[in-house]
Amino acid sequence: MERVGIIGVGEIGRALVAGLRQDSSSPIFLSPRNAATAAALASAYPGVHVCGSNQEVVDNSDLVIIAVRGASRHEALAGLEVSGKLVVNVMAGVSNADLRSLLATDAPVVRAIPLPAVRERQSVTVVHPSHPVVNALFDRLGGALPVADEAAFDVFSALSGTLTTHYAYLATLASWASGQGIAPEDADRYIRGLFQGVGRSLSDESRSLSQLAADHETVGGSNERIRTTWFDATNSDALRNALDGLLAVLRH
Ligand SMILES: NC(=O)C1=CN([C@@H]2O[C@H](COP(=O)(O)OP(=O)(O)OC[C@H]3O[C@@H](n4cnc5c(N)ncnc54)[C@H](OP(=O)(O)O)[C@@H]3O)[C@@H](O)[C@H]2O)C=CC1
Repeated sequence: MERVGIIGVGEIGRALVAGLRQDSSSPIFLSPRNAATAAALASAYPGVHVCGSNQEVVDNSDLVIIAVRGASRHEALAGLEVSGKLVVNVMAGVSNADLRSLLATDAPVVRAIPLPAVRERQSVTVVHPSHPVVNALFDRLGGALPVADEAAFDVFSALSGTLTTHYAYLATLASWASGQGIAPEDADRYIRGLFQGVGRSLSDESRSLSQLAADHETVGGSNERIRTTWFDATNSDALRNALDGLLAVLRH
């Protein structure tokens, strides 16, 4: 097992620690910023250490995950010496070439999109380029999905940007029900149960997404009515346009 360093202990850094700790005791080294969070991780998980600097994270690790926000990358990374290390770049919108140039290195750099569900080791992580060590790391967290180039990577990155819209959609359903006089806690409970069932049905990979939709729908029934009156061609095109716009930003 390789020694893993993580620079940036925010949402994704914390999720990675939690997921990786479940099946390995090899050491994990954390950056010192957000001292309280880093210290809490070190006390919650054996073998997790808080370093004195970002360079110390690199020096102690074989594989270094860069999990700061893209806007913080210059402050967090400028001047770091990473030769001989394997670098994993999880920053949205930051290409491997950009990161290699910032680090002034020709060390191997692999982009990845770990999602918060790596915490439960149930998330497929898109990576580019394919690298056996990085693939093995994300296989432990639910599966690695290597893609051929950064153009394809950006398409997956755009898809990952739809996640909070899904929660907002569910919140809108709950809010509508409350507006109809339903107790908010009842609406909340019902919607969570309804869509947890949807989540479970997604694990049935023998049926396509279109087939799952068809199988849950009665001809002339309520689901067909909402799908065709709300998620009609106009709404579907608006979503495609929003994704096109996001993709253009990600590729800029
Ligand atoms: N959240 C998600 O679902 C996903 C996020 N990503 C990407 O992962 C990266 C991290 O995202 P997320 O965890 O949500 O972001 P967070 O803001 O939660 O975490 C980023 C962390 O980096 C810290 N940080 C900032 N500057 C430095 C520095 N100089 N040295 C060390 N640490 C520093 C921040 O500290 P402070 O708060 O003090 O600034 C913060 O703790 C982003 O680039 C994002 O694009 C990718 C896929 C999914």
